[in-house]
Amino acid sequence: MLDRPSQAGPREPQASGGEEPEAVIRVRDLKVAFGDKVIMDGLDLDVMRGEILGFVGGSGQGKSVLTRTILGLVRKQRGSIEVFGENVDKLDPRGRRRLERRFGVMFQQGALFSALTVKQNIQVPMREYLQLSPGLLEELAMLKIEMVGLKPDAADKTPSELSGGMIKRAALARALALDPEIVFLDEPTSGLDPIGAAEFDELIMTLKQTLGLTVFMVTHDLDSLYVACDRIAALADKRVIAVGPLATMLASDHPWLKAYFGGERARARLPADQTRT
Ligand SMILES: Nc1ncnc2c1ncn2[C@@H]1O[C@H](COP(=O)(O)OP(=O)(O)OP(=O)(O)O)[C@@H](O)[C@H]1O
Repeated sequence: MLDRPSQAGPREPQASGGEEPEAVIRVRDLKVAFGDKVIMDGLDLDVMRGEILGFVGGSGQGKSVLTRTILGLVRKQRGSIEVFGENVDKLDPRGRRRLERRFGVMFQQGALFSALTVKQNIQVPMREYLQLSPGLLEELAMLKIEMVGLKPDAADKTPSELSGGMIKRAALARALALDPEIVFLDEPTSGLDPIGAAEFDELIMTLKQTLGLTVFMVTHDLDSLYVACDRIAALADKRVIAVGPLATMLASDHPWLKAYFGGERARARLPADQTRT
């Protein structure tokens, strides 16, 4: 397998205009269980405005469940979730809908509608949440297609006519359909070759810079963690056991983090200026 091009390591989250970074998602003392099976218990997490937060954890630890809980798709047993300073439990249906408009979600494997073209897929959320003329729908969908680096002729293709990398870009274009402030990405580079994955990371970083997006990215991709993420949060033992830049992960004594970032695969990919002691 090819190594991905190595670039600068994680950066601190940026506050716009020199202000203190603001938590756009604040999770406190979260408990989620399915029957007797407790997935999260006492989980705290802040996602800061304008950062790319990489969320890691062993398989089956609850990364997707946490994402779905924040999105309001899974019920929690205890704890609070604030998004943009509002407690999501206190929102009425209109408030909930207003909030949903500020999220963009890219599920694993893209989750595009297979019978619809790329353009029609992007227009699904636009039709659901916005009242736009056919001309504007067309123009906006084409703009999103351009934004994610797809050629205009991808617009009229269905997912089965696209490569894996193009599907990821199309799914990202759909996640950006409503000009969200936060995007949730579930393993965005899985299944891409190293060059495609590096290009996708570049795209996310560019969108973050140009649109001021906050990105919550569940990933197993060490290169994405090293290159694209400002901070990393690690899930183990039903809670977030460490959060911070790569150096925080490397300094942790937690056995899972030691195994994850200290293993041979991780060390081989570590940026030259970062070494585990
Ligand atoms: N609707 C559900 N009902 C019951 N159990 C569920 C449900 N959704 C998820 N789980 C369980 O919750 C646990 C966490 O699942 P989740 O998909 O969040 O893991 P993950 O950390 O995202 O894993 P992976 O890295 O493999 O994608 C798993 O044991 C899963 O079986």
